[in-house]
Amino acid sequence: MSSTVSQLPPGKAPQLRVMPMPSDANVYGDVFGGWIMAQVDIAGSLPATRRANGRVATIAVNSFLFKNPVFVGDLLSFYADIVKVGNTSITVNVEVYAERNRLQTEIVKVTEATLTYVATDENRKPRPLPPLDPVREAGASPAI
Ligand SMILES: CC(=O)SCCNC(=O)CCNC(=O)[C@H](O)C(C)(C)COP(=O)(O)OP(=O)(O)OC[C@H]1O[C@@H](n2cnc3c(N)ncnc32)[C@H](O)[C@@H]1OP(=O)(O)O
Repeated sequence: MSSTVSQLPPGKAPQLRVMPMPSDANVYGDVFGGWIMAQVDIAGSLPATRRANGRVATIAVNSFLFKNPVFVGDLLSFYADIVKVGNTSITVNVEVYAERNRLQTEIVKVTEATLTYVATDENRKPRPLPPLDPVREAGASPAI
């Protein structure tokens, strides 16, 4: 199945947009997977931190698929959605799209991952999640 799409996910705001630089490339000149993983972890932590209303730590990378390569100069958009909430944990799905050759509007889904974060207290121990606060959740995801 082709990973090329006609537009970025409609009606959703990316958590993060970033353009990899030559210093983010591997020895072959494409973007280093570890750099992408770091950005995915940051993007996923944003809705998790909001839901936890405070500090979180990444406990697990449940899945990670590098479906297409990322090139220096791609404009990457990271979409992150909470898919599961437990007592202390929040699981987030992150999808990454690359806008290549931006004048030609070629958009490719490059990466998909699922990560689990745990809300932690000041002693770095798990902390029960607070009740869902619709105002906080809505305020951080502006309508587009
Ligand atoms: C800010 C950063 O991201 S730093 C990046 C690196 N991450 C870290 O350094 C974190 C290191 N890990 C830790 O400090 C600890 O493991 C903690 C504080 C995150 C969790 O403490 P633990 O005692 O291991 O957690 P505990 O066993 O109580 O489980 C906590 C939650 O994680 C879930 N969990 C545990 N293992 C897994 C796993 N392999 N996959 C998914 N979820 C898991 C549990 O089900 C539980 O969720 P729930 O409360 O919603 O039911």
